[in-house]
Amino acid sequence: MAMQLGSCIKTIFPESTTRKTLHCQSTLLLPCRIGYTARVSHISLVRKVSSSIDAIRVSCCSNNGSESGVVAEKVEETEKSYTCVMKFGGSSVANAVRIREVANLILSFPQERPIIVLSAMGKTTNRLLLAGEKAVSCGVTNADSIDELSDIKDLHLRTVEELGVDRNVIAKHLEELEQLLKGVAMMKELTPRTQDYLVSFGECMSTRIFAAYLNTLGVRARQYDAFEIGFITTDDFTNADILEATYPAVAKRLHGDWVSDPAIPIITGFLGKARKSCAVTTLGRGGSDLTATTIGKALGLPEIQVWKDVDGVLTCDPNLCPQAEPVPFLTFDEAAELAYFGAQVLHPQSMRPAREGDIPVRVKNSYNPKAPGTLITKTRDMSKALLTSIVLKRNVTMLDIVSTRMLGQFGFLAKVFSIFEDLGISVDVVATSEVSISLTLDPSKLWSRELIQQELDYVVEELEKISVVNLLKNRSIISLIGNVQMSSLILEKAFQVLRTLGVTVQMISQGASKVNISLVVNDSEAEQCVRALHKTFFECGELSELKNERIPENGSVSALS
Ligand SMILES: Nc1ncnc2c1ncn2[C@@H]1O[C@H](COP(=O)(O)OP(=O)(O)O)[C@@H](O)[C@H]1O
Ligand SMILES: N[C@@H](CC(=O)OP(=O)(O)O)C(=O)O
Repeated sequence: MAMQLGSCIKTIFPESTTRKTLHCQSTLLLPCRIGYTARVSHISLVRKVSSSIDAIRVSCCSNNGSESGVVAEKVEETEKSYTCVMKFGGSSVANAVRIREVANLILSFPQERPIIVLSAMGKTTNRLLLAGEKAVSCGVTNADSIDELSDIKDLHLRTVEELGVDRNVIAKHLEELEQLLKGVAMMKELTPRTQDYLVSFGECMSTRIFAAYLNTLGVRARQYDAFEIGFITTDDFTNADILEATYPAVAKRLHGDWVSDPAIPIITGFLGKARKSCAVTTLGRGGSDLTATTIGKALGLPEIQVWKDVDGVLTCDPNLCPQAEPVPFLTFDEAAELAYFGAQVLHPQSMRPAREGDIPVRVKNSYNPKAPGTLITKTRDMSKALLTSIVLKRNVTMLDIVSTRMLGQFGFLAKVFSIFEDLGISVDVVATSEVSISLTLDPSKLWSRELIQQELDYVVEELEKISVVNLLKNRSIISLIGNVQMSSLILEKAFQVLRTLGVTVQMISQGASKVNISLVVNDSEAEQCVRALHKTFFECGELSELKNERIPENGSVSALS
């Protein structure tokens, strides 16, 4: 098989030296002899010498039948492409000083060939959202003097100046942004579609500035808008889902560019392109984490890093419990549960691609890179684990639904849930008895918008056709994430604490996922409960699982998997 080995290997598997057997994505074609098309069905590593691949066996299905053979004799270090994806959140790139530090941080890992995903600078997304809201009612003539627009302009222009970058990299975007706000003011309307387009300016500008800055340092970097390189999503504006077609499309584009002209990709987080309308979409607040894990899975990278402003995933929200400590290890299930139940630190959907691709996720602090952070993997040693983290979700609505039918009637649960399905309302926590159901409703339909009173009234009206309904607002869900094999001990300690505080738990649910126990209490009592629980489980010493555990340094992740 006379194939151009160097380029075919780097096209298919840029960095797979840590895995013994490599299964190829069937959509990729090998460049090979003219007149001979071969689709790779299987690749396996024959020998590995230090970090470079020494020989590779490729099986091909071709127009002449199947063939197999050793096709690479040494793939040099320079021929391999990306080694990891690094995502930096808004706090990590909040201003010129931070951008310089992040650039230095990236360059301090010369052995890495990273793909960089960036969020908008600092609080830019919030400001864009506020500017959009104000534009709806401020009148066309006032649109260019909305405070948030001025703040965004000041921040971005000051940043390019301080970094010595040509202001033209963002000048067009700033002009367009102003025009867009005038348009909103004229229409007196901000649709979810327009809102997504509006907030996309944040990531579009931060990535352009960052790539240009790296270029001024003599580092080859290339900016990408995610919606131009294959991030294909549903048309659910403000909270779109990534579609499967994204993975091969993104892999093809990024591999192809690396092969033809290697440069560090600087990619907008949070954004995608709607499959039907082709408009720009966003992935829900904090969605850059999801962008990073999607890229990790698409390229089969050995590691995904998400860089934040905290020393990893902590035992609790540090704004609630300043004593919160980093959690060294988490499973994908624990991290997903924690994110879904309200820990702002990770996007609720971001663990899915990492879990599917079985790619470790490392949460690190860009303000304190030496801190080991949190390593999230498929499994971990749970023998010493008790509680991992406590999460609080406020402002939850709870429903107590009691069947008016006789005990033993079937179909009641199905009826209740079909009402929620029809209304497109998601349910968070459920507890049932033979004749009643208690459940909580997601207050924000997964971050996108508030459940409005009209919708709640309609739910109650529908449920009252088959049951007696009690709607209870201003509740909080306290989620105890950890080893539910130890649930008796967790519950014993938790209820001791709550009893001491005189707090009545209104609902309790132990998820089938086996990593989460949820307790519902009044909003007004919730913070006090969380602090007291944190003290008992994490600050007293004897119950903490964190002692004596150490996290391995970057690069030794493969040893864990
Ligand atoms: N359990 C938790 N662990 C760590 N941080 C948490 C937790 N719960 C809430 N947070 C908050 O999440 C913030 C980090 O998330 P986020 O703001 O989305 O980061 P970034 O913008 O850098 O991606 C922290 O500054 C912290 O205040
Ligand atoms: N900029 C978007 C996306 C994002 O992920 O941001 P951050 O990484 O700063 O949480 C937001 O604020 O939601």
